[in-house]
Amino acid sequence: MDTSTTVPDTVQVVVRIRPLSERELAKGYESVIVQPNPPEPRLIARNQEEFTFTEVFGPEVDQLEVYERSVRAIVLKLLEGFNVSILAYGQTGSGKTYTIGTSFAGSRLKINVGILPRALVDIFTHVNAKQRGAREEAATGNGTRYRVFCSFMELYQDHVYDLLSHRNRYERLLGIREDVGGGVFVPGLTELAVSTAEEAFRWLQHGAGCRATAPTSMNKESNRSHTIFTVIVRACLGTDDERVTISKLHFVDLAGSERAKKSRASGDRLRECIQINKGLLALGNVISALANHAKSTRNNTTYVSYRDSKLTRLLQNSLGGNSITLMLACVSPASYNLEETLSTLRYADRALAIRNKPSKSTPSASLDSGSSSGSDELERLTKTVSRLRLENTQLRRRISAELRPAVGVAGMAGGKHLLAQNRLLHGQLQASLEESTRIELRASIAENALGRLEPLVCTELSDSEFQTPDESESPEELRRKCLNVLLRYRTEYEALRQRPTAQQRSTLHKI
Ligand SMILES: Nc1ncnc2c1ncn2[C@@H]1O[C@H](COP(=O)(O)OP(=O)(O)OP(=O)(O)O)[C@@H](O)[C@H]1O
Repeated sequence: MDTSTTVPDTVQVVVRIRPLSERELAKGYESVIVQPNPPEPRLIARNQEEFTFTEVFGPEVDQLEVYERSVRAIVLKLLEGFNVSILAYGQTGSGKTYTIGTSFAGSRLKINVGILPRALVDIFTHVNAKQRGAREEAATGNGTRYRVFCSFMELYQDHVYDLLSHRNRYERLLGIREDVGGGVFVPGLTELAVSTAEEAFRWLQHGAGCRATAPTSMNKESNRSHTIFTVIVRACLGTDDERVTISKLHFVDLAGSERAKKSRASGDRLRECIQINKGLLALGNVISALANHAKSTRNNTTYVSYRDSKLTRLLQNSLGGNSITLMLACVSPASYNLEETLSTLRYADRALAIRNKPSKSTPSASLDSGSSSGSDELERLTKTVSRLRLENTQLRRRISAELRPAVGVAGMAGGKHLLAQNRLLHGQLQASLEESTRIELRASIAENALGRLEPLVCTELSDSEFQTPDESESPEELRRKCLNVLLRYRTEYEALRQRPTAQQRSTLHKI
């Protein structure tokens, strides 16, 4: 692919087939992908499905060849003012990180280094050459000066982390915001000025070391997140850097798709696997929608759901935007991975149809800050900050005005209520104590009265007229006498009942 003069307006799709690993060879797995006529970019999977891409690299193709044939030319478009995105997609263990070059198992810019470190070397070689030329032209005021920055972020479990921040993991968490042009940006993301490829490479290594990786049954050093390493070039024109052009090169290492059942993931690995697949599914939907849109004869008929996941929001400009985009689809040739390989190839085949509108960044008035915004953006941000400050102050006031008294009243009301209940219960307890004591006293008085009455009754009966009943007495006369005796007993009983003993009186007084 020669893009040194042309600018591709569709997504470039390169398929890389990794070699069978030693373990796979030992187990006797065979390769199920055939390239009928290399270097023709055609391949046949499972002897039946045929695909044609921008390039197809077989297992024997090394890192340098991949870089030189497919990557270098579009990387250099960065220095012409284009935004460039390179995405590595594929099943877990298919070679994405190896190809991008963010796995540093003992190697530093050595023979097997991936495309990212090679791109850094190329960018600085060209920047330095242009700077030399600029110094010579400076006398005439026509020179362009370049400043290079890098940033590195990770999307893990749908959260964006700054991999170049010096803060702790929790404080590295960042949000995504929409910018004035409808694109997205990550406010607060660290952008470090770098002046050599080695310096940028050291930051790349540093950030890669902070990434979420874990061994899985498919890959002993599997990336559990999507990462985006960005090289930002600020080209300053004119004697006083009055005009600035900013262009960005994104290297996106997508986490590998995997089948939870096949990888036997559980716990954290399963949660990661679900999030990874969710993001990739949303990306697949965006790719399909964009591909359908490109094939459709009627314009603006397809809705592209970028907002379905943070991954698609972050890649919004790379897919269907103004960027030059290269998709590196990495596949395993082993027979036991055939389903996943076919799925990657179909995904990549759809991506081939996506049309972008690459355009050079327009120069804007210079700002001293290293950020990518112009004066409008600065004004907008200043206004946003003051609005947020005002909102913050108002919210604080409202909280102290509404919540604090409410908490106080609620606390006081609760206390009073408990106190009243306590008093009520105490009163009820006292009343029932008094009542039970009164009942006991009455019972004891009654018993006492009975004890005193008994001898009285006996005496009465012994010397009363009942002793010698008159035979001639009428029943009416007898009844009258009995009633008289009963009346005297009752009177006596009542008198005794109303007169507690001294001890009983003192008890009643105490309660
Ligand atoms: N083209 C290649 N040549 C030699 N070795 C390779 C190649 N591609 C991949 N490998 C090896 O295969 C293994 C898995 O590769 P890698 O870690 O890049 O996979 P990955 O797709 O990034 O996986 P994950 O999504 O799980 O992070 C590594 O040991 C890597 O060195």
